[in-house]
Amino acid sequence: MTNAIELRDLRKTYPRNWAAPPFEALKGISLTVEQGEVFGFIGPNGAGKSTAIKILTGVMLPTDGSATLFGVDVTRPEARRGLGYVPENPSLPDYLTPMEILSMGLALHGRKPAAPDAHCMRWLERFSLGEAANKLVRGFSKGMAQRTALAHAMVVEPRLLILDEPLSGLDPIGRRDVVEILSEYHRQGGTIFLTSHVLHDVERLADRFGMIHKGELKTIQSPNELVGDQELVTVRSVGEGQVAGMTAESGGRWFVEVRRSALWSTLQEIDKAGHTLIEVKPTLTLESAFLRYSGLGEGAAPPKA
Ligand SMILES: Nc1ncnc2c1ncn2[C@@H]1O[C@H](COP(=O)(O)OP(=O)(O)OP(=O)(O)O)[C@@H](O)[C@H]1O
Repeated sequence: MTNAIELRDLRKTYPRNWAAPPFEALKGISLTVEQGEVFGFIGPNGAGKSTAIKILTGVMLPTDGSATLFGVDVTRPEARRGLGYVPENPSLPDYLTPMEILSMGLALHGRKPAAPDAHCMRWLERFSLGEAANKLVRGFSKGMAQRTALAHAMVVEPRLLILDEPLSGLDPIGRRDVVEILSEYHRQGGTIFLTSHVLHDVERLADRFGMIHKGELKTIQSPNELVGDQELVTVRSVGEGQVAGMTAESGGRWFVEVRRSALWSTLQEIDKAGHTLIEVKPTLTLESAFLRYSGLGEGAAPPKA
């Protein structure tokens, strides 16, 4: 099957003024995203994520290397057939309503569902915008604008979604709802390429993620692979009696971080004390993993692709 996305040695250099040398924002990125996969492209501010997305969506040309969507070079307009795209901080035409914006999306993509207005309304309701469907976008909060942009991307039933920081500006309920909508799209076979500097979002959604730092791809792994080989394990239990070495938390819960080699004996102690086990997980968070693979944290690991 053709890859949904393929980047080969992608490079982008931004020209600057006479006083500053050109800036290399992407230093030869290569990666593939299979159809049906959710790929999280993560990195700190200024890493080069938006630059890569702008190239993928045809907003900007690469300086060197190539990028394809479903085997078609991104410089060709047909590469964007069936693409749903939400840029970072989308700017919507504020003299239109969400309903008009979604209808325009359908028309631009040549989509003709049986009942277009009902189809748009269904998507607006999915994003909790039913009541605002016919109000002008002018005056919308950042979260409402973001949800309108996401509904606009979904209404065309895309084969690929490219989302630059899709959860930014959303409140916790909005984030939860959007993660659920994106997960459902994924379950139905959709492909997503999303950027984030909030690793928690990627942890919940992505099958694999690539870490980019200063224009270089540092590693591509699944969240489980990355946290799975960690030496320390966090164990939580709930119960009345003290278990040697465990620290009390609120609500009768206890926790301890142990080396993998000590895990079984800890579990036996918990069992002996009559506690109920509530959690066993590798201690490393994606945040610390990022620091590790970007070479910024303690015990920085060599790149692994
Ligand atoms: N048009 C431009 N001209 C010059 N430099 C630019 C331009 N656009 C981006 N850059 C620089 O390229 C680097 C990568 O920027 P980019 O926006 O791709 O990063 P990012 O990973 O998306 O960051 P963020 O998470 O803050 O959105 C940054 O150092 C940025 O300052």
